[in-house]
Amino acid sequence: MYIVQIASECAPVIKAGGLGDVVYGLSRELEIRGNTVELILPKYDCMRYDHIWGLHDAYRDLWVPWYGGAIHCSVYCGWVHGRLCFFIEPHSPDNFFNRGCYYGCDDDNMRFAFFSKAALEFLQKSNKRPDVIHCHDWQTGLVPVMLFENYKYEMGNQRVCYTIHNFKHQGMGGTEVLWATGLNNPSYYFQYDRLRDNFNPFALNFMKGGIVYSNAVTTVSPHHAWEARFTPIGYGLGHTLHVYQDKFTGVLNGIDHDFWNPEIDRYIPHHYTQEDLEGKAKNKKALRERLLLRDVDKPLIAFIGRLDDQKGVHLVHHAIYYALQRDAQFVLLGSATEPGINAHFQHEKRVLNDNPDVHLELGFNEELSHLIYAGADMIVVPSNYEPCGLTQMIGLKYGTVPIVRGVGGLVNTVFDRDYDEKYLPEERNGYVFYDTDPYALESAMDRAIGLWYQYPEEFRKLVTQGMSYDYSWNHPGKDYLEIYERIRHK
Ligand SMILES: Nc1ncnc2c1ncn2[C@@H]1O[C@H](COP(=O)(O)OP(=O)(O)O[C@H]2O[C@H](CO)[C@@H](O)[C@H](O)[C@H]2O)[C@@H](O)[C@H]1O
Repeated sequence: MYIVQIASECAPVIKAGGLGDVVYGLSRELEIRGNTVELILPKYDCMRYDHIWGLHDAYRDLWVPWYGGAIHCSVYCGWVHGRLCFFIEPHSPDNFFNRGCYYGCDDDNMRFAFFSKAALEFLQKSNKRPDVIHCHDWQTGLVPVMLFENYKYEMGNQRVCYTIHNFKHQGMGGTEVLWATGLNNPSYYFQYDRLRDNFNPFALNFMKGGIVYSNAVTTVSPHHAWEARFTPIGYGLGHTLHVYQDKFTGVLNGIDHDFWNPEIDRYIPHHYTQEDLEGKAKNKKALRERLLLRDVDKPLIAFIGRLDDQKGVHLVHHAIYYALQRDAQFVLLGSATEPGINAHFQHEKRVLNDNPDVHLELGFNEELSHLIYAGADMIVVPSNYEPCGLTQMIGLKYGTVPIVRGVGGLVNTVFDRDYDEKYLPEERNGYVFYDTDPYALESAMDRAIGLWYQYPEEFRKLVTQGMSYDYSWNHPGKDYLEIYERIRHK
């Protein structure tokens, strides 16, 4: 099968969070299974060019219609760790992708509406006719809309799978989006069964467009698929998902075992396996040395993630102090885009600066994240909501016991050592709490830290049980191929 992924991220070259990991990992798995996969991405000025091999111009004069005229683009092509990627570079005073950031601009909706249009124009002009186009999140929600409304006759019978990684960000716009992209016709698109937002009658909703126009819609775990339909976590799209329930499913993400694997990880100094954990202890020492933490007989707890309301920042904050209170060490690696949250953690960093048992690293650091997964004993994921969550799955692979809140994909991947009712004790792999108050988090951390101190052999058993879980792309890769096959033959 010939599959084209259109996305705003692909790890490690463009990664703001889990979306990048998924786009890369899924593409690799699909190729291993014998399919042809190509990726179309924006050419951001700030992406990691050191991860692209053989970058060259592949298509020089792509003119993308935009408002009444057209924007001249160059398309570059190169390999990102073996995946063939096309990067679109527009030349216009808008400077869409030369802003030193991936997201966070006032005109993000126009930047990605343009990217979606350019991706389709590139497919059409370069005579690429994939069997399936796979789009991700709000940034590419307009792809199926434009494909069906404007490109169908030139392009043929492409099928679209649309994956939602985060319902909170849906992409909104007004009539300017329609005029710019050539969709025009506001009275048509401003209908509730097309793009009109379910709650703001003056807005078009990109993600809703993606749901309405795609042949299959997925989110990134089965439990989150349920939450999105039946709880406020669908951020107003529950009704739309209900209408299109026949094409909506949850497919649990995987992690790429070529990249996230303590046996071969290129960023950690000591490799280790489930059978021989000596290397993990050495990585803990290396991590302490690197972050200037003292080397004492204490458990080390980590948090890695975007510092965003979604991630339960009030509980992240509490976890730091509770770990210290319970004689554990804490390492945080996180970046905040929201100024208030950033200021808060900057302040905490200053307050805790001289404490030899805690380190807060504020920023994005891929290499350091690997060492933290490898060196920590436990990882906390106290999210308010979590469509899938990759950090707990990576933690499990690295023998780092997850302590998670029971929401979204965390429910599908972590099974409480003491209380899980579905899994046998020898199949359980972490700790789960449910409420959002500090006491709930404390109860789970307490049990984990208690086990580490009082029953080290039991803790070790829990570590190896977690490591034996296979959350690779093997199963989800198969699931996505089944979805592609189904929509191809409909
Ligand atoms: N400061 C930092 N430095 C280095 N690395 C960092 C980092 N902050 C985060 N990362 C890395 O980025 C990834 C984050 O994964 P998450 O599952 O938390 O994704 P996120 O919430 O961004 O995305 C959304 O999409 C993903 C993918 O579908 C869903 O799993 C998730 O629930 C949903 O919210 C991990 O690989 C992590 O190691």
